[in-house]
Amino acid sequence: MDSTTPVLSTRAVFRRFWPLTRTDRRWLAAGSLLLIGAAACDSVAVAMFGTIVDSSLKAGDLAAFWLPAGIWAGVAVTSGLLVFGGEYLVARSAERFLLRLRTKVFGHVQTLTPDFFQRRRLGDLIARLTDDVDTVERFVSTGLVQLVTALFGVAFFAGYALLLNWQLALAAFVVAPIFAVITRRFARRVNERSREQRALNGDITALLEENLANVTVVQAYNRQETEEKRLLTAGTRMLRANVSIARLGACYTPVVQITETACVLGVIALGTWEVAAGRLSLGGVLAFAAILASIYGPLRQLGQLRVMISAATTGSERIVELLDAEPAITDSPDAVSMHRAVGQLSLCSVGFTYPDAERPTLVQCTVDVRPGELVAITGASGAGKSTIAKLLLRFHDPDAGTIRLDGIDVRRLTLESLRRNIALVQQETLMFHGTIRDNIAYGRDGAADHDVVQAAINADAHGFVSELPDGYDTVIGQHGHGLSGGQRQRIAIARAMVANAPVLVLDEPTASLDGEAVDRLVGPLRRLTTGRTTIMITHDPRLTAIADRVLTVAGGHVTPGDAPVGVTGASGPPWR
Ligand SMILES: Nc1ncnc2c1ncn2[C@@H]1O[C@H](COP(=O)(O)OP(=O)(O)OP(=O)(O)O)[C@@H](O)[C@H]1O
Repeated sequence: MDSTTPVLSTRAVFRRFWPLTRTDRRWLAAGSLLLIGAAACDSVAVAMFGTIVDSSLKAGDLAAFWLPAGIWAGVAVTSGLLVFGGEYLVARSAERFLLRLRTKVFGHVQTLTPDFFQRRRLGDLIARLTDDVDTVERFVSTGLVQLVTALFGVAFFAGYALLLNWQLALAAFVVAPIFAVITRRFARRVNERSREQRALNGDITALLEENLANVTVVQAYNRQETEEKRLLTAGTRMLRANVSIARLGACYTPVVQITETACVLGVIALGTWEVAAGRLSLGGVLAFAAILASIYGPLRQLGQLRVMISAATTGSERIVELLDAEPAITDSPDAVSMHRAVGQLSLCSVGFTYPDAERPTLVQCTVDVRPGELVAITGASGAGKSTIAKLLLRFHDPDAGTIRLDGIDVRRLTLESLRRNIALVQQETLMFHGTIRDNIAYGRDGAADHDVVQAAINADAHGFVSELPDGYDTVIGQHGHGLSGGQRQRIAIARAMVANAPVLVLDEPTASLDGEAVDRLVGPLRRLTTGRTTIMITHDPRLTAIADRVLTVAGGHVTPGDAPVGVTGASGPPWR
């Protein structure tokens, strides 16, 4: 994914994300106005300083001090209030933008099929949703406001400098193009390093995610040191990229300061000449010096902003790439929502080849399942059984033939209504961090407590759940910590019962369980499948025994009968 990361211009990134600021634009504008007001107050303060020098200090006249001093104090307080209001509004808008952006990216990611995630490292996707989203926020809202206020700051002070003495002002402005050239050079180099840094950040998050998810394998095979070395290698590359960026930053500041000092000295020399020629007062030259200090600040800020934006663009590119990933399956424009299916399921001459595969997985598969019928599907490993399940749920669409639910092509149904009508129980029981109650209730939005308990009773889970100290409120981790494989599977069955879908797809629900655990699952599975159309992928004779019909997948075809199941493993089925 990284090798193909597009290089986007600042303008393109900005155009892409600016629409997301829509509801906050007036607050951003209000915040910017307040900050611009604060910059205006600061230039009035500098003017008052010049007035005090000329009319009070130089003349030794205390009476002339009070008015400009009062104005100065007044504008200082006003400026403070404006800065408070402005920064608050900008920060609030920026955070709201960040929330909206993250929700948008996450919402989009959720539309992508499971295949998308299987081909990518989860950690890298997480880094894009967290750190890279932050860089876009820095770029679009904060960056923009800083740009506006720095520009106005420069404009106010420049205007006042021109009023005071235009020759001196023009001399002072020579620094601006020099700053621009220096900044451009630095920004380009920071951009290159930042691109590498963002990619490495994704790598490190992915490495950590993989390691923590596979901690059992790591420890069982004594690979802790290898893992540490992998992290150290990636960390060292990250360190080099970070140090390189820090070195550029550390170099930028003194280069700018030296340029600034040279300009200030030049301007003071010119100012002294102007005072000597009687064209400028002492107060004027002192005010000018104060202006220079104030004008170079925003000018330097503009330069730093250019460098910061350059770095942020690289994070934005990674978000744009994610947003540009097209969902493989979407609702067709004329999709209809199915209320509750009766459960008539049919595959008619279905053919399917995985996008990167050389050979088809399914060829001309035809299956008819009556409402309420339990059909077991067996076949060798790699024969294509799970592929049938994926096609039923529309994680992929067939290349040939049609799949119908109650006689309607599933491609004509909304994805939401199709998946609401089909409940899935997989081999690996996926849990969320939360209570057992939450995990069972996940099957249906708004499931009530009594639904959860009833489902648990039917799934033969109520007994062991009630014996836990916290019962249904027991918190289980993402991997169902504290529960046995069989118990986790019974929770998954309870979840499918809560879903109360008319169609069930069970993909090897007992594959990872021992004989006794499978025996305990037969009863709950019977109760779950009663009255529901069920496709049960299994190798287990104890499960095929409860099926109304057994089909076998072989050579890409589905044929009736319980053929002997061999694990073809590396060799694959004979037609491959
Ligand atoms: N996302 C994918 N991209 C490419 N090929 C895939 C993909 N998923 C599965 N396959 C291939 O398609 C074939 C069928 O896979 P499938 O998972 O349907 O087999 P299965 O019969 O369920 O096997 P098992 O019993 O081992 O789970 C296999 O050869 C597999 O390598």
